[in-house]
Order: sequence, then C-alpha cells, then structure tokens
Amino acid sequence: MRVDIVSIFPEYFAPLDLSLIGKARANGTLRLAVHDLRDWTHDVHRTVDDTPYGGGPGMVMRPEPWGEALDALAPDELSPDGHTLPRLLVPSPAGVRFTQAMAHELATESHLLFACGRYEGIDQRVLDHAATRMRVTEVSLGDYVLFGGEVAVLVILEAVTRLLPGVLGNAGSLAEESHAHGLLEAPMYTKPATWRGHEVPEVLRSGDHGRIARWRRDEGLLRTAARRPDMIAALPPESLDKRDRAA
Ligand SMILES: Oc1ccccc1-c1ccno1
Repeated sequence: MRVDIVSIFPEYFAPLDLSLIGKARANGTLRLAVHDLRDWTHDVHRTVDDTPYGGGPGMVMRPEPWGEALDALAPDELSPDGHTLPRLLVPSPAGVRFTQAMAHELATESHLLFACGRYEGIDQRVLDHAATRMRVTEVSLGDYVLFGGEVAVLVILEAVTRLLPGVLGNAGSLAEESHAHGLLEAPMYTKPATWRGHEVPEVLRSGDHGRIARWRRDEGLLRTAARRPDMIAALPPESLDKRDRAA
C-alpha cells in the first residue's frame, strides 16, 4: 500500500518510523511518504492560509497549494493498480465516523492520500475539485475538536496498517479483538493466577476450550451491553442465539 500524507507539520509523523508501522515501511508492505504543504507555495512567506470569505474568526487554508500538492501526488486518473481512483481522506469534525469497518475497507486500497487540515479548515473547493478525479472522504474520529488532522491520520493509519497482511505477528488476534464481530472483547488475564488477592477466572485455567470460548463470548456480550448498547442494537439478529439473548 502506498500512502501520501500532506501536512504543514510533517514532523508530527516521526512516530511512523517506530514499531510495527516502522517495520511495515522497512519491508515494503507500507510505502509511506510525508509531504510539507508549504513545498507547493511560491511566496517568500510560504503562505498556506487566508481570511475566510463571509467573515468570522480564524483563517482558512488556501486552495492553490492543496491543488498543486494533490496534482503532484495523484497525477493520474487511476491508482498504481490501474483499476481504482486514488482515495483521499480528509480528517474533519464534520466527517463520517471512522470505524473498524472503515479501517478494513481502507486496508484494501492501493493508494491512500491524507490531507491534514489546520486553522478553520481547507477551502471547500479543494475537496470539490479532488472529487472530480478521486474518491474523497471526510472522516471524523468522534464528537470532539482537535487542532488539526495530523493526530487523526496517525490513528487511522495505525488502525489500517495493522490489518495489512503480515504486519501483525499473530493475525489470529484480529479475529477476537474488540469490534471484530461487532462486540467488545472479553477481559484478558495472564500469570500469576492470583495477584493481590484477585483470582483469574477458573474457566480460563480449565483447559476446556468450549467453555472458554463460551465464557469469552458471554463476557463480550455483557461488556458490550453495558458500555456500548448501540453496538448491540446494530448486531444482525441472526448473530445472536437464544443463549446470547439470555446472557
Ligand atoms: O477537530 C479536527 C480538526 C481538524 C481535523 C480533524 C478534526 C477531527 C475531530 C474529530 N475527528 O477529526
């Protein structure tokens, strides 16, 4: 997967040299480049913002640098795989909610572009023009406001990269983690069996894999019902058996 990130703070992405993302870059699974938007400015002050039409507080990111940056990073009508348009993701408080399902969808893309907005946002015409030759998605991490899109890109990129083949050493953990089946994961334990008077549940030390699987599902259901009833409501009816409903 090719990933291009455009930001006025490219140094925000230094963490992407670390850990499993760093390894994915080193082995070629992830071909990531971070670009400074100011490289596409032409004035001595390298200006990227200006006052908003219609008045109001703050500044808006000018369209010209963004237009030139996206032209340079996605010059062709099609992605390198020759079949799909490049995917442009623009983190924004006004975006669609980012979910694990979207992470899985993005993990199938061959080329992701991320545009990191700052100030009051990016001139809307940048997104409108990009949409004439890319698939553009404004995406939100949740109902709160950040200084800019950089932190959101780090989150999205981590959620997507860990789904790429070979990145996670134990791919099996993907199958049981929170949100894998629309539920939160069950509590996890490791040695010692007793710690400060707290016991590991007996079932997890029983060696009875059927009981253990059932316990984990029940605990996941109970946690989800208590913490995220919206996820229970979103489950396909057929995914809950009679016993689940009783849990
Ligand atoms: O608050 C933001 C400012 C800029 C870019 C993105 C965001 C945001 C808020 C929530 N998710 O993304």
